[in-house]
Amino acid sequence: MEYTQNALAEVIRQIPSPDKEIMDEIYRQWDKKAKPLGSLGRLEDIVAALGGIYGTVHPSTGKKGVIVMAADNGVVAEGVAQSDYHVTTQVTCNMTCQDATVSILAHMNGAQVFPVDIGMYEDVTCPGIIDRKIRHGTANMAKEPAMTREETLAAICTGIEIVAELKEKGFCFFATGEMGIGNTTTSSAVASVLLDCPPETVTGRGAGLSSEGLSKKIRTIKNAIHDRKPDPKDIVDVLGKVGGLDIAGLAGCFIGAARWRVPIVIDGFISSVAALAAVRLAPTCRPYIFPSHCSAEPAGKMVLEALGMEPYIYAGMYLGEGTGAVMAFHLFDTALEAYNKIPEFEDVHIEAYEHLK
Ligand SMILES: O=C(O)c1ccc[n+]([C@@H]2O[C@H](COP(=O)([O-])O)[C@@H](O)[C@H]2O)c1
Ligand SMILES: Cc1cc2nc[nH]c2cc1C
Repeated sequence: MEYTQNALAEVIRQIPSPDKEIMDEIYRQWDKKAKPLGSLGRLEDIVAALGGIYGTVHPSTGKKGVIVMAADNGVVAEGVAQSDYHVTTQVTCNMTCQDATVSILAHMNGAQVFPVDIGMYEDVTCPGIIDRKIRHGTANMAKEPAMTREETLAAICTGIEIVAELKEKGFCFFATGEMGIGNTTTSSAVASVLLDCPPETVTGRGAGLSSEGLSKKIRTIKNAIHDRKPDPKDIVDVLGKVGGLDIAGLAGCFIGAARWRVPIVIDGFISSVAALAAVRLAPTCRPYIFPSHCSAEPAGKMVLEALGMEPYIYAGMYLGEGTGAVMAFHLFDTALEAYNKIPEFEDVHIEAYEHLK
């Protein structure tokens, strides 16, 4: 696709609605099952939503992929993170040899990890990293816009394309992840603008920042928003001025998943900010997006609330990479197993059930 505003608008225009009739039918099927009405709670909603997306009353999750957008952030020069781009490179490379945490958790949950270099500072030759580098890290948003509008659109469109390419290869259920030192600074800046909340409310310690570092991080975000003046009504402007290539790429993944009719799961804080940006850009992508856990970053819950989503898991995690999202894969499979295997009241012959029929 062309990496333009018009091409993006065309993809958004083509997002289909989930099939409402199939969703209603799935709820009717649940109500026939040998269990108290509604007693599987949100697992029942998961199956109905998946059925509506796939267009079948017998949904299954199929091949699962974790898309990890890896990128560096120029703002790290301001001392807002505990480490630097070397860690982005190392952890992303570890994803190709099953050493990264997300690789371990993805393996146990039956998913394959796809690390995408959308803007790492270093060039890597690790086989297994998808090279879609737009630039070698962003500019320092404290001094200038993190990226141009063209670069931002290229990152969003790259996310859309990655989903399309993986769907071609048979992947039909996605988790989102990211790797990029400094990306809790950019995510907090974007959250501050999109939620219209002061930086001190939405900024945390990221990957283990000191108290002194946290004050500097809040000051840096405040100044960047003041100086760059991102327009909250223009999401591409916000992502470009105070966001990052990873956040923009993930926003594209959420839009792409909706366009190509596949479910996609949010991970932690950075991923949820990308989902919020995607939904503000394209409200029709919302039904294709599922929450997983609630990041321990202070704005983790706020961003999910703005999306109207309640996380399934509260585990105090703040690792990123897609780790919380792949954990939720198990929950989706559990919901489908229950739906497919619980017999209907008509088929069970237990006297104790008779009065419930
Ligand atoms: O996803 C989260 O909720 C999350 C919260 C804090 C940190 N992280 C991870 O830590 C890195 C960003 O932290 P920082 O302090 O460098 O901005 C990045 O690689 C993220 O994957 C992730
Ligand atoms: C080791 C390490 C692993 C990570 N994974 C995601 N962000 C990270 C940050 C660090 C520092």
